[in-house]
Amino acid sequence: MSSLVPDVSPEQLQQLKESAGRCIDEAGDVLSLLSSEIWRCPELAYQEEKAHEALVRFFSQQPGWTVQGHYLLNTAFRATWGPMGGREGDNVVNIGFLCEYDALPGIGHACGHNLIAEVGAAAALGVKGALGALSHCPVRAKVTVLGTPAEEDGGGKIDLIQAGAFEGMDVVFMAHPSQEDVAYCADLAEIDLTVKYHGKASHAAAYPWKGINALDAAVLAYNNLSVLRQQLKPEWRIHGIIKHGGVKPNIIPDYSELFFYLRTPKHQDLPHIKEKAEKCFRSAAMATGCQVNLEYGKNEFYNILRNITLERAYEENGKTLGIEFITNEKLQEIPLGSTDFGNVSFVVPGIHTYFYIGSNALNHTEEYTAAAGAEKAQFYTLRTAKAMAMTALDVLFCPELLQRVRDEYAEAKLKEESG
Ligand SMILES: NCCCC[C@H](NC(=O)CCCN)C(=O)O
Repeated sequence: MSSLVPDVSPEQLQQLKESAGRCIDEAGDVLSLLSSEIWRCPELAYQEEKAHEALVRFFSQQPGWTVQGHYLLNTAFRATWGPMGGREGDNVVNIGFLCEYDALPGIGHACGHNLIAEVGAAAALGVKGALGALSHCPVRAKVTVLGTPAEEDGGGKIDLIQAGAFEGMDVVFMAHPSQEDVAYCADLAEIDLTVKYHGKASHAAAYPWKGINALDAAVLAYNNLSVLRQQLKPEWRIHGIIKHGGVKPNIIPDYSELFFYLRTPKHQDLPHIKEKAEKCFRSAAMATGCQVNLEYGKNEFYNILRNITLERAYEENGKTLGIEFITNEKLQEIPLGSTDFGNVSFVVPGIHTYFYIGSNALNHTEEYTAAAGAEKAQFYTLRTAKAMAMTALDVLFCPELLQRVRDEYAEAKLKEESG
């Protein structure tokens, strides 16, 4: 164990961790109600008004929190407690917990973001409850809960980074529902791409030769990308849909639209996959005589800048709660998708862990939606929150640990950004 702040023994820190766990258990019912309220009303990215209202109400009803609704974004919020404790002139250590709460079209909370909101809120209550019960908190601590909308589409965390929401935070935590407990997975950098082809309508039977077929362009592009895949590195991803392909069989389509995600292990590789994909889209336009417009999403999602120091501390705490982590580095290198937490990890040291919720269903399926709303998920969600709260207390009471987290972050960021 790293050396602790003066006048705090390892036993006292352990007692604080147990106190945080009790506070989380005591709030179990209201946390479950919060989660199910969000789960019952799935809302899409940037439209999470009911979830925003539920979370703002939740923290407004908890003593000691300063709550800001519509914080920098219409459906973002911030709830802060502190700074409290310490001695005059002590540096504040600001711990951030992130809540996601956007759902997916047609299948609701199939990624369990209602549980992400719950686990973040629970961990924050645990840390605040443990520190608030002290007659004098020996560290100058602050807890910040940040409601970060639109992870599935657009990247609300990126908007919040640009608006300064993460300034002053020392370490951030969040946890994402999955099929197993793991402290890190190699989430991919990602960019959205919308492609629009414009052709010329004509009667498809009477005089098709007078038309310029935008659906042909879409199909050619889709096939170009399908053969390109063989030449992509195994972790790279290009996948998408044809959103519009025509209106009637007897009208040569004069418009088609495709929506694609391009993904690479590192943010620095995105330009390369974009270049390859663009050739596939533009050549289809050339072959059919269509005009083509390529529109990239407003935010590029970054890969996660991992912090092994923080991951290990989290794993140590989780194991005391019975969490069995997948620690095989190989398993942790399996790409799982993308998250705007990646962008956060390049401005604040943090961890985006994954946790089992009592089901082997796969994310983005109707089965996972059911699992995320099931009572069975509560035990695992609160257990994860306790592990996060315990790790936050380690960071607060072990200056040496916090320094190692900061040193690793600075070194990893320098290495990543220097290519
Ligand atoms: N710009 C679109 C981003 C899609 C993000 C989406 N995220 C998830 O499914 C959560 C994965 C957490 N690692 C994705 O398709 O990856």
